[in-house]
Amino acid sequence: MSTERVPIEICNGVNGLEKVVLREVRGSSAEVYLYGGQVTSWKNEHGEELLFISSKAICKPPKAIRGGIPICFPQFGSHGSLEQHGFARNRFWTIEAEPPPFPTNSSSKAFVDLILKPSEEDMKIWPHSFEFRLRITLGPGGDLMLTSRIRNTSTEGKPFTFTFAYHTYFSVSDISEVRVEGLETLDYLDNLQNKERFTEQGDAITFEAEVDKVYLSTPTKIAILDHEKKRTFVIRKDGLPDAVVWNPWDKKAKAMADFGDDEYKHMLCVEAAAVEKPITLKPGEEWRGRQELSAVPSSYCSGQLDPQRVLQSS
Ligand SMILES: O=P(O)(O)OC[C@H]1O[C@@H](O)[C@H](O)[C@@H](O)[C@@H]1O
Repeated sequence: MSTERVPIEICNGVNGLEKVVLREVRGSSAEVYLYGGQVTSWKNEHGEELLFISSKAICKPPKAIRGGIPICFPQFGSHGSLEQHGFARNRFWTIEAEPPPFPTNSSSKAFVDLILKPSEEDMKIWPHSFEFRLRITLGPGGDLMLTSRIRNTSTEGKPFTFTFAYHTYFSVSDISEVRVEGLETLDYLDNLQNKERFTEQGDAITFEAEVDKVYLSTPTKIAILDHEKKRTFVIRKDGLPDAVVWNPWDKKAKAMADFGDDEYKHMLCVEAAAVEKPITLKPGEEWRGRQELSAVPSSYCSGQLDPQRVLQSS
């Protein structure tokens, strides 16, 4: 099979910020801003947007773009002394034409390699030498894969420690019709209750209020079922033991300047992450963390298992 890649398409996005557009022959596409190394769009072959991006997003440094897939590094949330979610999401990344090779089982030709290295200013707030390589690939079936490789390039023998998340904002039809599977019965840290540890009760995770939880040591596959859209997102992850689930709900939505008052109804963040056990890299060591997203039509739709409805429609 030919591995000849599709030439990278670069154009100007909002406020003249450069973005890379990836396209697959069957019609799916993705957009990646160099600002933040952030995926801001992922469309299926029918041209339907699968990620949420706020209509009020401020695409202007130093504000991180509200939506898509911000990269949280070297700190997730407020788990440390850096700014919330670290600085990778509001730095300018560059395209790397020839990154060091790494094994991949994808036959995709639509991908881009980005790299982030600390500036002198970054070294003042986080005094560690690193190279962060991010490959974003659009698979032949429209799947979106993100692979991060973070290397400690210290020449002074200094290790460093970080936490991480792919802060993915999924677009959903109506949050109250959404169910998450794969996190039932797990332990989680509740960000709304001083990061205290609890155990999830009940069958499936549904939404009727603000949620901000870090589920610990989750399975590698998590599903988001959108009954109204009859769509299921499947998240597969590797190297990222935790999963953050976040929806700000109405009160917090109103308090955010870059988020519409009602937009919480149409988004859900499920974030492949490494939070509870920070990752330590010695000089010369490299860490990999991978997230693969697919969107498939769901056979199960709301009411299907409701005998009353089945009777009415037969
Ligand atoms: O507003 P920010 O910095 O993008 O963060 C959004 C949310 O991101 C989530 O991942 C956190 O768990 C929440 O606590 C946080 O509010």
